[in-house]
Amino acid sequence: MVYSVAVAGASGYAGGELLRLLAAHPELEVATVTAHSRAGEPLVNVHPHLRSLSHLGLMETSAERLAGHDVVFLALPHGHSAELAEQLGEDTLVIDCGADHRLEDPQDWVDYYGTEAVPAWPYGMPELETADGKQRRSLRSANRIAVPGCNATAVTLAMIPGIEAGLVDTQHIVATLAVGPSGAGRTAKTNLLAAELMGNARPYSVAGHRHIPEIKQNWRTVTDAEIGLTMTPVLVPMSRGILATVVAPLAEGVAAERVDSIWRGAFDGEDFVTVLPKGQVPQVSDVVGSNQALIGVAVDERAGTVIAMCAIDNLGKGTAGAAVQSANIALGLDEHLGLSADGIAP
Ligand SMILES: NC(=O)C1=CN([C@@H]2O[C@H](COP(=O)(O)OP(=O)(O)OC[C@H]3O[C@@H](n4cnc5c(N)ncnc54)[C@H](OP(=O)(O)O)[C@@H]3O)[C@@H](O)[C@H]2O)C=CC1
Ligand SMILES: CC(=O)N[C@@H](CCC(=O)OP(=O)(O)O)C(=O)O
Repeated sequence: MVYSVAVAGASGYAGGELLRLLAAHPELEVATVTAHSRAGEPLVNVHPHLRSLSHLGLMETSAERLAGHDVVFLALPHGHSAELAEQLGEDTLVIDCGADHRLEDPQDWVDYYGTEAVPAWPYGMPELETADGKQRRSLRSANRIAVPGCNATAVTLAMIPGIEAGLVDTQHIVATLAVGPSGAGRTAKTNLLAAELMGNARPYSVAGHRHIPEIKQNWRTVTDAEIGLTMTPVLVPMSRGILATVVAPLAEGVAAERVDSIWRGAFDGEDFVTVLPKGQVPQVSDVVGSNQALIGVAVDERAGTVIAMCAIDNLGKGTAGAAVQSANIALGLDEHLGLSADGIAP
């Protein structure tokens, strides 16, 4: 069976990467693409790299346009998905790449986003360990899915094995991320001008990035301990990619030797989350173009810390890849369809 698909926000970066993946998907066929300021233009005017979809034209985004498809991917700015999704039938699978439906505690939304919260949807991170086993179970029957934030994906996956196994002190976790500007979207502002970004490294959202409550929510699925997370993303001149370095104190009485085997066991059997052999470090260039989260872990015995690193492509496993993987699971398809664990190099 071939499922018909609509992509809203198709002129953006996340929408473009979704379309690139969907164009090669054997069971999902893109029928409708919608946009806002670019509505009315041929899709290839906006995404010249998507030649195989040159028959498609961008239409204005509305519930009427999106209705009637088996699957609707929303790649819109925050605050736009709830109203559209409400008007789409229960028999339509809606996958939201935005943040609106990720947070379970409405107060977290109010505190970090400053607007009224809407209900949470099942969270599209299949490999996330939860109290009831891996998160993919709750995606199997879902008709609404919230795709994780890209920074949240890298930080969550990097440290969750140690938190689950009680190997680290969860009260003092520090995450520093090198991130590419495509994470901010195509409509990104003058502060991302090439002249200001090239040869630069600029921290942003210091002391309060909005992915902090999302990451804590993910980690709370495996621990009741109090969690303290300091997170600092740093914009660097690479178009795609995130390298998260997450540091936590080794818990008292824990032998450093346990770290490697616990991390490896946490993602055993997962094809899109890989823990590297001891001594190796993940690099962004190894994951660009892929749906892979590459993790490395080390112990600094002098400092008494665990250093967990995770590299992802923000538009791959960080958005569009996770969206397609989640859709595959919800539709009962092979989870790998349309996705690659391999990147492009050099
Ligand atoms: N970029 C990334 O790495 C990640 C993005 N996300 C999320 O994915 C979503 C899309 O992000 P991204 O692609 O980066 O953003 P872009 O700015 O690149 O694209 C935004 C898209 O939304 C459309 N749009 C803008 N305003 C409106 C409106 N008022 N009504 C309807 N459509 C509108 C734009 O249309 P037009 O261009 O025609 O005006 C465009 O298609 C966001 O929620 C983002 O948080 C999540 C994880 C990672
Ligand atoms: C470079 C940059 O600005 N990146 C974005 C991450 C985008 C993302 O994950 O999107 P959501 O808004 O859907 O959570 C940021 O850190 O806010």
